[in-house]
Amino acid sequence: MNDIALIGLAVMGQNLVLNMARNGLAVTVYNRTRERTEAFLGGPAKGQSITPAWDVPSCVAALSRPRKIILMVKAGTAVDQLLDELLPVLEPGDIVVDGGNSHFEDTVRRTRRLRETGVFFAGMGVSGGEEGALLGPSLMPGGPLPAWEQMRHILEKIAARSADGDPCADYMGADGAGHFVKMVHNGIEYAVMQLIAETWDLLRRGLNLSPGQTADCFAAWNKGAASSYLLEITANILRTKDLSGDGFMVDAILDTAQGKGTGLWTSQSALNLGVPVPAITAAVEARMLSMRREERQRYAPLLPAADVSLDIPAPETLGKALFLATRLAYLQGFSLLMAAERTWNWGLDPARIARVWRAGCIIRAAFLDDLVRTFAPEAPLSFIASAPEDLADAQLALRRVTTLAAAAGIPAPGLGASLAYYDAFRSARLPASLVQAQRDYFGAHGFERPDRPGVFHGPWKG
Ligand SMILES: NC(=O)C1=CN([C@@H]2O[C@H](COP(=O)(O)OP(=O)(O)OC[C@H]3O[C@@H](n4cnc5c(N)ncnc54)[C@H](OP(=O)(O)O)[C@@H]3O)[C@@H](O)[C@H]2O)C=CC1
Ligand SMILES: O=C(CO)[C@H](O)[C@H](O)COP(=O)(O)O
Repeated sequence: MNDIALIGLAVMGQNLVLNMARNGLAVTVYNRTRERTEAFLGGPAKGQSITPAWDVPSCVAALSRPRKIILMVKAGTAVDQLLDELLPVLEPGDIVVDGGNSHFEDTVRRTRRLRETGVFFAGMGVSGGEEGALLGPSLMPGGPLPAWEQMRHILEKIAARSADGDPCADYMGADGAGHFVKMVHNGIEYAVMQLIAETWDLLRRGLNLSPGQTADCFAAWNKGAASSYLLEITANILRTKDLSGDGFMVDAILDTAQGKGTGLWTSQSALNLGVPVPAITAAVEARMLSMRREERQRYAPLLPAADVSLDIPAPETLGKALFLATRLAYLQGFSLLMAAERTWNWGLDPARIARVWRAGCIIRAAFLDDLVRTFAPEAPLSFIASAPEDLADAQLALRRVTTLAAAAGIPAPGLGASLAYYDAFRSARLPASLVQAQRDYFGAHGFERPDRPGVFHGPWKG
């Protein structure tokens, strides 16, 4: 009898299976399209303790009890279809883990559906891409606690390890917690990728640096507290030559950034919960604008340009601005996680989440160690304000960069949104008083006063 089954042998599934086999687990694999299983067995899986199944019932029959099955399939109806096939052959106590990027509301629905059958359903965030899945991903399981208790020894074995040796796999909380955490992870991922892309644009278009010089900047910034996986891969990407031409790979790629939905869901959830995540939303919208390539091409020569030419700040200033904006993006993500906890009481714990993000995942970054120590749910901004001297310098850098980007006509929506977020928190008084007055003027909505309790109306029309 095998220890575990994995269903869905695309990039993530195959690599997770190889990871499990390397860690001594006997794995049964199944994929809807038979050819994919055959190619896997004849290729990367050759000679490993991996057994194929050619339909769902025989996949389940190959497992010891309680049966443990991980789904790594396309998010959406594929998960429901597989559950329809699995449920007739599963027994109470068996565990189905959905490791795909499912929407957390689907996970809540599926968890409820399976609760009635006695089969445990656990939504689990998986991050790390192809390499992470193979060598050690970051794992964010949620759902019923008994499922985590049964799966823990396996998940900890295959997960990445932080520098201090902790496995980057931990229980995130009940119901949809695992997939909510992964969704916010991806929202932060969107924001940081966009911030990096904008900074690259300023280096390239603003400072006229060569691709190699821009790579050197990202490599130089990828040091100490500011170091991160996304900075590391950016430097590598920018150095990569286009094998089919003379130039660099990045210049041979169409400038339209696609997405599979998790960034958009993060913004939508944040709006629903009333939490501002402007850097994440700016990143989602920047991808949308990038997709309107035809219009951009058409209007580029027609729309008037900036009439001032100010010098773009030196790379050192850009690096400081990028680091502050990056930390503000994480802060927005953690604020959203805390709002979700206040709403659903899943048991989300910011320190535990930051701990599983320290290695294996796409948004791993050195400052997460600091975040684990300093993040206080009741005072989230203290994480940003924990080093006031650095902050004084960094906010000036972000201010200079966004001002000069605007003056030069180079769009920097993520950097700008991050600065506005920061400035909103340092504004003891915002112009919202005028918005309240307007609401009261046209709709008699009332307003409060700082000097006395109660709800008031203006004498607007008198
Ligand atoms: N790629 C990445 O970097 C990451 C992906 N994820 C998530 O992990 C999951 C797997 O991702 P990835 O490996 O990229 O693969 P894909 O998202 O491209 O999904 C392909 C897999 O889903 C299966 N599938 C699709 N529809 C059905 C269906 N109706 N019934 C049964 N199986 C179906 C496919 O089977 P078939 O061969 O028959 O078509 C194939 O095995 C996704 O949810 C993804 O969002 C999570 C983290 C990172
Ligand atoms: O989950 C992931 C990384 O963490 C996947 O790579 C996901 O597909 C990334 O999102 P998108 O495709 O929308 O850019």
